[in-house]
Amino acid sequence: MSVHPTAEVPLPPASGAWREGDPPGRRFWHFPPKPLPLEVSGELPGVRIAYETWGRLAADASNAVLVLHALTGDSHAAGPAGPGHPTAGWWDGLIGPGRALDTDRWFVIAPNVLGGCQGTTGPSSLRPDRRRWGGSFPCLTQRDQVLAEADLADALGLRRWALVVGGSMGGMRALEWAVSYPDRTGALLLLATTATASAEQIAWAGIQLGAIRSDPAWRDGDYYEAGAGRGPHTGLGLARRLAQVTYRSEPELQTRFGHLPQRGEDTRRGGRYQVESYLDHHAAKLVRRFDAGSYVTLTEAMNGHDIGRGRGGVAAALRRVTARTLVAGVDSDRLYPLAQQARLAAGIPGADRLRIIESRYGHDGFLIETAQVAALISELLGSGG
Ligand SMILES: CC(=O)SCCNC(=O)CCNC(=O)[C@H](O)C(C)(C)COP(=O)(O)OP(=O)(O)OC[C@H]1O[C@@H](n2cnc3c(N)ncnc32)[C@H](O)[C@@H]1OP(=O)(O)O
Ligand SMILES: N[C@@H](CCO)C(=O)O
Repeated sequence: MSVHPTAEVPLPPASGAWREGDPPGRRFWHFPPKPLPLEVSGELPGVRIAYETWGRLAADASNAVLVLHALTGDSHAAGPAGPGHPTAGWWDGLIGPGRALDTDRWFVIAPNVLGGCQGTTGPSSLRPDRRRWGGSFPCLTQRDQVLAEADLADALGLRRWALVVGGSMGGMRALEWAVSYPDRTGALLLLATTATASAEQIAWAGIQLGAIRSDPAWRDGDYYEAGAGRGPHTGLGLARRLAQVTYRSEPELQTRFGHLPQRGEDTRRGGRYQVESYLDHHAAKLVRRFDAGSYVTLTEAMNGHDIGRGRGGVAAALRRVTARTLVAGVDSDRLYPLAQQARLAAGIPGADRLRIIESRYGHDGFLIETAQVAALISELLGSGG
């Protein structure tokens, strides 16, 4: 089953900006009846943004922190599993009373990205004619996604963030915030991210896009009408397998799995090695919870990421940042190597020296090494937040 939760979860009790069709466990903001202008693809009507919040907003709205998720993350950054959330929050260790983002002090908000599939408008959402967008969903850029987040912030009365933080794709948007809206970004934490998508990142992503598009069930993105269980699951699963290798480090895979066969399987008779079984598991999990159309839309947006586009180049764009900034990379990250974060730290005025997250887990280290990320958050917020 290709999951596009906006259509398939039970309806919640009405609250806030909820409308018919909104999934449970989140809050929603619907754009007023004005289109969202897009950087290269015209405009998008009828946008809905799903978001979650923790903590209380101060009377002067000075304690707001924006947390931006990575490719397959969502608005459920913290909190337990529950309706609409099969798992606990992806940064649960960082957000809550007494944690680095102490919700007794900070008001934390995490929106689901524009183009995603966990409540915010994306390819699996309905167009004004009540058909799913599918392959007609417009090409998005990080700037479109940040513009939608800025509209959400405006609607909630959040003029200035005490901190904007994100890793990987979330870091791309955090950087866009600091460059597009320097006056609204008080502090900035960039994790395992880059100023522009590199040739190798585009190459790995391009192979993933090819895997999805070569699945006959892709149907140029118009597979939703085929019914539940009829999406390009093979292609999406292949894409996740490949991506998962790039998200981890070679030493970790070797130490964990080595040359061992999966328990109970014989590799000389069609059985799998442990690492193959591990990748199969991650593929199956993603196919259950993520929409292929969103995967394509978000991956293309990441491939197009270039903070310097139309701004006189990367160096000129980075000079616009006025936020107190920390940039950190993961020492074993082969997908977003440290040189990319070193470039950011060198180019952003006032950014402190590049920080290194020590981890055996590769790119996923920014999700796993929460104690080290907590120290960076505390350092930033303690220095003027
Ligand atoms: C629906 C949701 O809301 S999910 C949360 C939103 N998604 C995100 O935030 C995306 C970001 N998260 C991620 O990418 C990942 O979940 C991470 C990085 C946090 C996971 O990191 P880790 O904790 O290191 O997990 P790891 O990669 O080791 O995988 C563990 C899984 O592999 C399974 N596994 C390990 N070895 C094998 C094997 N040989 N064969 C099959 N499965 C295996 C484990 O049983 C475990 O399964 P489970 O996740 O279903 O419990
Ligand atoms: N594991 C992360 C990595 C992307 O940066 C995700 O799935 O979102």
